Amino acid sequence: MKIVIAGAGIFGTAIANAIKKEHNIVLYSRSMSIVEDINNNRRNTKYFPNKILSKKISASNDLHTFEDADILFLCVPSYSILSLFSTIKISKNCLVINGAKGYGNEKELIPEALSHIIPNEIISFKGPSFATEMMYELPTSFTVGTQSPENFKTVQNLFRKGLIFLDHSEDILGIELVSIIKNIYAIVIGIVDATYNSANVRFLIFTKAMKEIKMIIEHFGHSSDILFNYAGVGDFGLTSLNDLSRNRTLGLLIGKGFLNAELGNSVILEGVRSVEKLTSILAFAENLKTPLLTNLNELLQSKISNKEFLKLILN
Ligand SMILES: NC(=O)C1=CN([C@@H]2O[C@H](COP(=O)(O)OP(=O)(O)OC[C@H]3O[C@@H](n4cnc5c(N)ncnc54)[C@H](OP(=O)(O)O)[C@@H]3O)[C@@H](O)[C@H]2O)C=CC1
Ligand SMILES: O=C(CO)COP(=O)(O)O
Repeated sequence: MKIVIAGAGIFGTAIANAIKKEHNIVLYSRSMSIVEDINNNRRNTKYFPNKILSKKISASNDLHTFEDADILFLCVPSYSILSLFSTIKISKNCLVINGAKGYGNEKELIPEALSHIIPNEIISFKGPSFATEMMYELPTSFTVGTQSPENFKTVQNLFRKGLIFLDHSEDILGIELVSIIKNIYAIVIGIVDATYNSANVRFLIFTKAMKEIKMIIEHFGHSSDILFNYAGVGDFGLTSLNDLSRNRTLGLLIGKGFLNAELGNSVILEGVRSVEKLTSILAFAENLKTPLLTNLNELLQSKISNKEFLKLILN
């Protein structure tokens, strides 16, 4: 079985490390220096300077490597997935497993956006899963979103020799959506924590955030039961309450007054882009009040100050 992982960043490398025991894995990277580092030195120095990688993990920057993949993990930022698929071909039997947490295009989730290009079911794979902790082989959980019990079994088999625990949902789009929304509200909690550093205020806003998340999920026709999958409360809690999260850290920086900090084109932009997109998708949704989301969007566009933002979300 050929397993290809698109993206040799922290998540792609951690996934490769988690399934290496039984399988050979090809990590696709657009950067030749990373490919050479992995193949020649058994290291991915840019992302894990202190880790030696297994011989079972090789790297490639050849776009043809996708063509005979049986399993393809998507571990590149969400906004790069469509352009990646415009340059590669995959088999119609290839199992595509999406780990990216963001929209596929302006309005559509990644499985929706990819459905215009490929017929394959896109399996959603989202967890409360800091890649750095996975790399140090700490027990980690994921939700597998698939409508096919067979595909769920295949994913279970991939991870059966490690410390990865899986639950299952048939609601692929719901799991995709919740993985986007949790990043947005993690930014909000970061801002609140940077300002107040108070357990009372944190969980006042955390509770409001949970209510908004539930309303948004239901607005799009999903059952809020998915919040009790690992990808739900688990990933929202992990991302919003732990400083390892880039989205929470962005919120902390904003709260400390660094809103104009240079973000470059990094994966951190994923959460910010999601705020803009979800706000515009919901712009005409009547009877749906999402003050945390809409005021965060105003704040990110510098239309209101931190002080005004906090006043508005506390009310
Ligand atoms: N970090 C985590 O704990 C988790 C992350 N995720 C999700 O996984 C995705 C990747 O995140 P993560 O690994 O953390 O991010 P990183 O920034 O560590 O890695 C991103 C990887 O994607 C590559 N990449 C970036 N832009 C492009 C592009 N335009 N075309 C092709 N390749 C590109 C990078 O290549 P290069 O090195 O050349 O820049 C790098 O290999 C995100 O959607 C994230 O939300 C999911 C679960 C956990
Ligand atoms: O999604 C993540 C872990 O589940 C990582 O979150 P950040 O992108 O905020 O670091």
